[in-house]
Amino acid sequence: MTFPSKVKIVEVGPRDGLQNEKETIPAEVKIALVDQLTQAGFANIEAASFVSPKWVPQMATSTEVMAAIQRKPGVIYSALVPNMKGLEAALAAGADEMVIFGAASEAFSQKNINCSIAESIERFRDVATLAKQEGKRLRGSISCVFGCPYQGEVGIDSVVDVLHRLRDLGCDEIDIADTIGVATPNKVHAVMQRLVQEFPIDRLSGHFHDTYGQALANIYASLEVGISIYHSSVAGLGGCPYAKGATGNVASEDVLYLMQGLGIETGIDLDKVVDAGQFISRHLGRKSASHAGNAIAAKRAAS
Ligand SMILES: CC(C)(COP(=O)([O-])OP(=O)([O-])OC[C@H]1O[C@@H](n2cnc3c(N)ncnc32)[C@H](O)[C@@H]1OP(=O)([O-])[O-])[C@@H](O)C(=O)NCCC(=O)NCCSC(=O)C[C@@](C)(O)CC(=O)[O-]
Repeated sequence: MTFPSKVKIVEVGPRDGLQNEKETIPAEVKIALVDQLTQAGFANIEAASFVSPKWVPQMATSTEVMAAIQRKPGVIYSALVPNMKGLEAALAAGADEMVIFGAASEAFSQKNINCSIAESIERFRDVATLAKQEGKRLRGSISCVFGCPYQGEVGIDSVVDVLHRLRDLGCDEIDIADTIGVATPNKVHAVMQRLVQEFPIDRLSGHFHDTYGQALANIYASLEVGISIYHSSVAGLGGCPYAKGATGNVASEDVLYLMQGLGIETGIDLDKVVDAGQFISRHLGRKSASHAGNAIAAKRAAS
């Protein structure tokens, strides 16, 4: 078995991580978090979401955040865009990568973006065309690949169908998301093996939530298939407002510790990510959900 020698870790904490927080987080805190993550060496940070503030109030500061972050040349700052209104705001804010987000589950699509899968693809068509005309990267995200909080099982045929549709819209990268963290490694291995037949392996990513504590094992299973892009969230922040009970994304610190142990290059400074995790956890007034982050912080405190 040969693992990739290098992986790209996409930091999604400032968006996926914070979108579900009940208390409004001041824009300055989000900006400071993005800046610390930039300094830590992430090449791709999901920093904003131009969705309806009535649906996700926490993301209402996205324009402010994008305007004030200290951008490092070469780093991709991504934003979620559900429709043309979102795309126009993201273009005005200078996002580098536009993320259209659909689902493999009809029920989730309705709850999350208020339309069917087919309607969402039609809505994304103009978004994709304009994003490309503007020279932006386009990423597609597929929620509920391994299970849905509303309809339960999701068939692989639905996943492949949405993957084909996103591919045909011109997505540069496609995310395979375990929205509610129910997947286990054998299933992940089988699904990823099927999906790499349908889309270039180096442009498919694994987006795992850690609700059932399986995310690292699922990343390991994806590495076995050869997947080399993973999403994670500093301090394990997160959850989806339309997936009740789902906890955060796999913690960035834990993923980095795993990659370090496997000898896989990430280009990211784990110590700086631990600092960023402690910073945001202090602000939120709770302990970080990262095992590695807490262990490293405790070791530092003891020495
Ligand atoms: C898609 C809509 C807008 C449809 O929502 P809708 O209510 O059907 O849309 P609408 O077009 O009828 O508009 C309703 C109101 O929203 C406004 N509006 C409309 N669009 C925008 C926009 N872009 N930005 C700002 N405002 C907007 C629009 O102007 C109008 O305002 P009003 O006239 O009532 O004052 C809504 O359902 C929505 O915003 N959903 C977003 C839900 C969301 O963000 N979920 C979390 C992200 S997905 C996720 O976390 C999963 C992922 C990606 O991480 C992967 C995984 O783990 O699964």
